[in-house]
Amino acid sequence: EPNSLRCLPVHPLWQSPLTIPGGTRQSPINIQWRDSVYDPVLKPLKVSYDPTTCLHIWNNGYSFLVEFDDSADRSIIVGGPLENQYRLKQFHFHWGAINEWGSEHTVDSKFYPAELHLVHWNAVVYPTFEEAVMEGDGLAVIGVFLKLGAHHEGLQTLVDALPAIKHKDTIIEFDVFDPSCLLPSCPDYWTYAGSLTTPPLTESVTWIIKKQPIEVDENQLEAFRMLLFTSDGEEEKRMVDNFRPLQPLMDRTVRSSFQ
Ligand SMILES: NS(=O)(=O)c1ccc(CCNC(=O)Nc2ccc(Cl)cc2)cc1
Ligand SMILES: [Zn+2]
Repeated sequence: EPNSLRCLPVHPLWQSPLTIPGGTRQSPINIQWRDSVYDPVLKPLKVSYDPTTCLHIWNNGYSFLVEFDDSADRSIIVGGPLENQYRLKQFHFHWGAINEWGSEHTVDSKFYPAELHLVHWNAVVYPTFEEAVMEGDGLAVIGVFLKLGAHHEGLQTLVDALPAIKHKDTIIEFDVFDPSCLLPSCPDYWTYAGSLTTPPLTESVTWIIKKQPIEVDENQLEAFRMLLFTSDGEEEKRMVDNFRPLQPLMDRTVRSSFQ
């Protein structure tokens, strides 16, 4: 590793620098509600997902991901702060060991117990996801906060699949799932220019953070925490606290779609 990186503090989970040298738009951030600026130009976000584009669910050793067939414009988002339409590639979650923390973004310095990320890429401009990951307008990620409350029927379908992907690098087929069931009913969101929160940490993400959390129950959060970072046969390490520390806002404004 170049010695300039050697001296940076390293995050235990990702063995990656906590801060990117020269990074000016890193994620996650704290969203200070009163500092966000209402932008009347922002459009409603339009989400149209085809549930049959769902492929599989897998444990990548950091989180669990549900991946989609993104070979055509079948599951897309458009509008909001976006100039193009973006294709759904995957969604995953970040969560804590206990309900006091777990989300990546915070609102007025408050953590939620978990956060959903729906990851989309700009297939209008870039030929592949891998190339879009390297470009400032390459990705759009919808962030949804999870809070402790009522049982979430749609999430239960995912929870029921987790025991089959307990260990790192396990995968099962997942035929039909409509991720729009994981979106809150309220259309309000914040948006800002940021980055991936895991390696390669590239500054390629337009973040769209929903104001309203979805409610999940304790058993559903506990099901996330029974996943393992480790492969079958290794000493078991529970998959918890897979969220990146907050990053400096620097010269950025968080815009809101609501007053
Ligand atoms: N957390 S994000 O939406 O900025 C993000 C979106 C996409 C990527 C590229 C695909 N890789 C991936 O999704 N990896 C991953 C996910 C969750 C955890 Cl906990 C660890 C690793 C990386 C970060
Ligand atoms: Zn994420």
